[in-house]
Amino acid sequence: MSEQHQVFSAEQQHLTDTIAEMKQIVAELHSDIDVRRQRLHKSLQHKDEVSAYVHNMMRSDHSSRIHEIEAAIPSPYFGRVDFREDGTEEFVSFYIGRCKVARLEIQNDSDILVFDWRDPVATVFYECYGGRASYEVLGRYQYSGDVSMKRQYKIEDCILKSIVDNFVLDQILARRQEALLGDPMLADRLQQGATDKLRDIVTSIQAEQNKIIREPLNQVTVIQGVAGSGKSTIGLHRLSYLLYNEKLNRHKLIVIAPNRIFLDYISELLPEIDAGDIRQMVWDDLAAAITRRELKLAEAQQLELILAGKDKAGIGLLEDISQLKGSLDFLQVLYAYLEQKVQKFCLKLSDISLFDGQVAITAREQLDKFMEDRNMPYNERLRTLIRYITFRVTNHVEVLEALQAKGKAAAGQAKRCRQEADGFLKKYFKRWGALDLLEAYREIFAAKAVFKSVRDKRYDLDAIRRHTLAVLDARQVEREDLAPLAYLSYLLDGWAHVPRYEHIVVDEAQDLNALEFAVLKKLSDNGSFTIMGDLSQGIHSYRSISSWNVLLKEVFADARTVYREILHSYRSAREIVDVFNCVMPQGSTRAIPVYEIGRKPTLEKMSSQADGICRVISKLAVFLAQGAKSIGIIVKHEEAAADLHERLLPAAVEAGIVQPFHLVSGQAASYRGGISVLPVSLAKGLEFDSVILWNAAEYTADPLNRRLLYVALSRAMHGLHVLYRGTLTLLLQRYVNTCFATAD
Ligand SMILES: Nc1ncnc2c1ncn2[C@@H]1O[C@H](COP(=O)(O)OP(=O)(O)OP(=O)(O)O)[C@@H](O)[C@H]1O
Repeated sequence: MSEQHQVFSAEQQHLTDTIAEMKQIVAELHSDIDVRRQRLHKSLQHKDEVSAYVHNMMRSDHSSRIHEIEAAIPSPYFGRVDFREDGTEEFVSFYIGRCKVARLEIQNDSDILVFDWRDPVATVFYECYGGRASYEVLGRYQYSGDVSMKRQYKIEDCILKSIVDNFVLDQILARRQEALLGDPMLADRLQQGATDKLRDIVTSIQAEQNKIIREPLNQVTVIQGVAGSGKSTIGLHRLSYLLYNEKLNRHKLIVIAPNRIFLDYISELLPEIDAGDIRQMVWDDLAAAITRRELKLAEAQQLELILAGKDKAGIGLLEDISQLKGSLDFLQVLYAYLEQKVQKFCLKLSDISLFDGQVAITAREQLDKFMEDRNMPYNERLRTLIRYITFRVTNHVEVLEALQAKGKAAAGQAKRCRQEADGFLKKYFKRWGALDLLEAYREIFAAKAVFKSVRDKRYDLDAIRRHTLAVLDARQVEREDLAPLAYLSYLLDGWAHVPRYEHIVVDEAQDLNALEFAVLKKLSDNGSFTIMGDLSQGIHSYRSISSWNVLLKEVFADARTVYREILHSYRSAREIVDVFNCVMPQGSTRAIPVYEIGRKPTLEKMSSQADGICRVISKLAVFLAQGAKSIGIIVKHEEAAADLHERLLPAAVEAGIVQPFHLVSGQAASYRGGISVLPVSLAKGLEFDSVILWNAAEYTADPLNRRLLYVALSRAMHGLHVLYRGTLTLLLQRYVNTCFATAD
């Protein structure tokens, strides 16, 4: 990245010319706005609404273009790629930036000074292998050709700071890993460290990520990516890409995330990439909005109970509850309940014969009417039948009243019929009450028979029913009840009040279960999803999906599905990737690092808690001196995190550490960066310049503890310090000499 770059001055000149032209375009847009304003005025005077609409639209379109171009002037582009389409002679330079900059009249490509990173041609910049590249327009037209050069720029405040060339024709690299390590702009960006919010990556999107961002809209795209592979980042960039290219309505897009801290963490990225005001929700809130109930959630104890490992029977039951209520099998239970209700309802039907047999509606006819549209929600079917019977009865009376008014019916006849009708209507529907969601849900667990379809599975159904009834009787529900309740509300009342979406992004998808996805599927207009996750980080695996096949082959079996894997870890330096690869759950594919820092993680034994606190404080000082802006002190259990936080505060003051210490708890709604003490379960999705792992002795070698340790270690970008008391976890013992340096 040398300022002496041989073409530096030519590029500086190009930048100056581009900026001058951008200013010129802005001036032209302003004067066109004036012209449009006058024409709009005239059109309104002549009541020419079509012209008025066009001028008004052009005016507002110009205003937003002015806004975009002015924002881009300090750094109009970050890349250039020289491309020669097959069959043509000349290489053409395409400049790529955060927004498109084009002259007012576009005759050909040269009138586009800068292409938007989401434009089709930008793919040539992001994906060129061995001097060849191709891109697709409108999913139909393919263009292929040679790439002679890819150039990256750092431009700040209109000044060209540096240039990096990647002469792809000369650098046909055999291994992708080397290619990544060979991207100095990426390494530079990754070495900048963590911030308190997720950032955009438009200047350094990698080929494998670009492919995912540009996947077609109408499909379910499932992405399995190792820790730090950019899943969250890509999912959000994909939204921006879809908005730009598919012209979606931004109110019809939604991001589902695991918790509010994570939503806060990603909140600034969306506006940065022109995808602001997109709805973001955690699953619990979404379920509450669907059911239109303020559901009181019982405190989730499963994870802590399982980790404590003492009450084996209790753990088994909680696991069974989660598995059953999260499975598609449970839908059969809901349908069986509904079937039972329908049957019971049919018994209430009787032949109706009124007004001396002039109105007769047999039980059969009522039943047929009720069963006419089986997809209609139960309560709606009920209301439809009530409306039908009421209409038949009252219509007869009204006709009679009209006849009587004309003297064509005997006096008093209409009155007698009206009385008969009123009496009947009051009585007949007495026991036809609509089903209430929570009462119905309780009834399901009170009725053994509806569990018939799952009886031969291994569940202890009586215990599950008893447990659920106790929770419901305490006027609470558990997280596992949210999806069944949401689905049941669909079956009972329908979701006329629930918005449908054109694209749904689900992050940390490994934490959701099949039934939760079945609910999400019903929210989709077009089966368009981006689902990102990492099964190795499935710390709630007792309740969530255990394989992506559950989604691909079961929940979305009838949709077009695409599965992609990312193995490169962009977050953590090689030295840290080496450590978390050691504890990765068995059978998972190892992460591939893309940069290194030349400093191994450190490991220390603490003799007591007080000693551990001293060691945390001194390591904090080291990390802060190294320039770490965000440091995570990760503790296995939530309660222990709160306790450690309390003890660290006075020690930090004594040591003269002035940075505030934040405790990140389950109730927290925002993430503030700096120094944070937090449990592993809440660290998921976040990242820190440096991580101090508190007591690595606590992680046993079972699958759940492996996942927890994997999550904790993989939060670190550049610095990692592992403390343990007693015996170091078996998961790390073999790697002490190879992966760790002795503590400073
Ligand atoms: N192409 C890239 N250029 C620069 N930075 C990148 C790139 N891809 C990912 N990153 C960075 O890597 C880090 C990890 O990204 P992100 O949090 O999106 O990964 P993730 O796969 O969702 O992680 P996890 O599953 O571990 O929570 C972020 O700091 C992100 O900015």
